[in-house]
Amino acid sequence: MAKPVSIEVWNPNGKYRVVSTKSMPGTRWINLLVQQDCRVEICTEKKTILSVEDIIALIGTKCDGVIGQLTEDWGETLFSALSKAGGKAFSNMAVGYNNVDVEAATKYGVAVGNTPGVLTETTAELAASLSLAASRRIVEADGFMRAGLYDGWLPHLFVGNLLKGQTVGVIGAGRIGSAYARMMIEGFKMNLIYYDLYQATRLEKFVTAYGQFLKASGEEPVTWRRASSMDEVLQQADVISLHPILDKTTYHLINKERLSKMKKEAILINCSRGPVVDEEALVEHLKQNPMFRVGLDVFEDEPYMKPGLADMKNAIVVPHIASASKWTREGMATLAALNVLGKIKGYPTWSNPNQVEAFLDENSPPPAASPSIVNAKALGLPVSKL
Ligand SMILES: NC(=O)c1ccc[n+]([C@@H]2O[C@H](COP(=O)([O-])OP(=O)(O)OC[C@H]3O[C@@H](n4cnc5c(N)ncnc54)[C@H](O)[C@@H]3O)[C@@H](O)[C@H]2O)c1
Ligand SMILES: O=C(O)[C@H](O)CO
Repeated sequence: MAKPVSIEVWNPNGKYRVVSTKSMPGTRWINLLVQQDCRVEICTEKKTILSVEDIIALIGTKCDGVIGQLTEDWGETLFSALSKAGGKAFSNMAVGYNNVDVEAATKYGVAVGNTPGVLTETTAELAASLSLAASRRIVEADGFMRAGLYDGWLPHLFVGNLLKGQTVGVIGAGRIGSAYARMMIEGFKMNLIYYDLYQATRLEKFVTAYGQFLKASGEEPVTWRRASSMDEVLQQADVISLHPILDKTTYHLINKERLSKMKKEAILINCSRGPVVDEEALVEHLKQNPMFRVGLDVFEDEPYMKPGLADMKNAIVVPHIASASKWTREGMATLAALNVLGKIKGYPTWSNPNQVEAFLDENSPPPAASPSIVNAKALGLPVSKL
């Protein structure tokens, strides 16, 4: 028998029971559910990561839908429990859903939602921040000041790299990778080399147009190139940012061999998922190459870091905060709640999950649709005509 889990309840007499495994920012997501006759239960347990047993206890015997987190293991056991409780909807409060067994969800007829679009710019901004912090050694320099070591300006003090005119490499030029590339190109006049399974046409057009603009103003134009292999990016780029999804093809995409192909003074940024990088190999590479720098938002065994990483001065580490702006986190909560609500109410799914602005406008009611259901096709869900 699972132990009881502490909860906060909104609209106790609501017809549909929706559980959120965590408190989420803002109140719009709660209001939208309550207005549509949902009883909302929010888990208030102190521990950060809930176990499968905790979530089974939360689901109980009657549950219409769950909003969950990327730290939870949504596999066969949980989807079976949700289905037994009458549930038909689950949404991750995240765009990435590598913690979810979508096949198992589909088997039990459970729709799986995610939250694309609302976090693109925020996440790209953190990748850009880490790129700047690493190239200009901001964290090291901050530590130096606080330690009282600064005793006057010196020509060699914390000399870093100028980004202008260097090459930025993007691996996974989807929504976030493309937004990051635009920031680095427009902001710092860097040239682009990217690798993706698909052509990033819009990004290419942007760089071409910006290059023409610079040329017309008498400046050196920026350039772009789509690499035919990932190794080309690793060999040519000065700053490399990783933005693919995590799946079998991207696990340890950056390993010992690939690290050795990168420039000795390159900067590597990871705001995708920790296991995209072999973190043990990375620690070794950082030790051997003191001028190589990394900016990491994600880790292979979160919340832990591999031994030695925390001691490396050439590593900047932050705790998975890439999407942590107020607007984005409130938007993610709204999209996740609307994914679950849409399925409960029998609404169709939104036709373009990359364009979710209509759901985020606080001044008008959201469309009667689920913003983004990743297994919509497999479940045969209708598509919104709005
Ligand atoms: N650190 C954070 O807080 C944070 C925030 C948001 C997203 N993310 C991560 O970023 C990922 C990307 O998000 P997105 O919205 O840009 O997704 P997206 O689907 O728009 O982009 C992912 C891109 O990766 C490419 N890709 C897939 N497999 C590849 C491979 N083997 N090699 C090269 N490219 C490959 C895809 O073709 C696609 O263009 C998410 O899945 C999530 O894991 C992390
Ligand atoms: O996938 C995601 O959305 C992030 O990791 C959290 O924002």
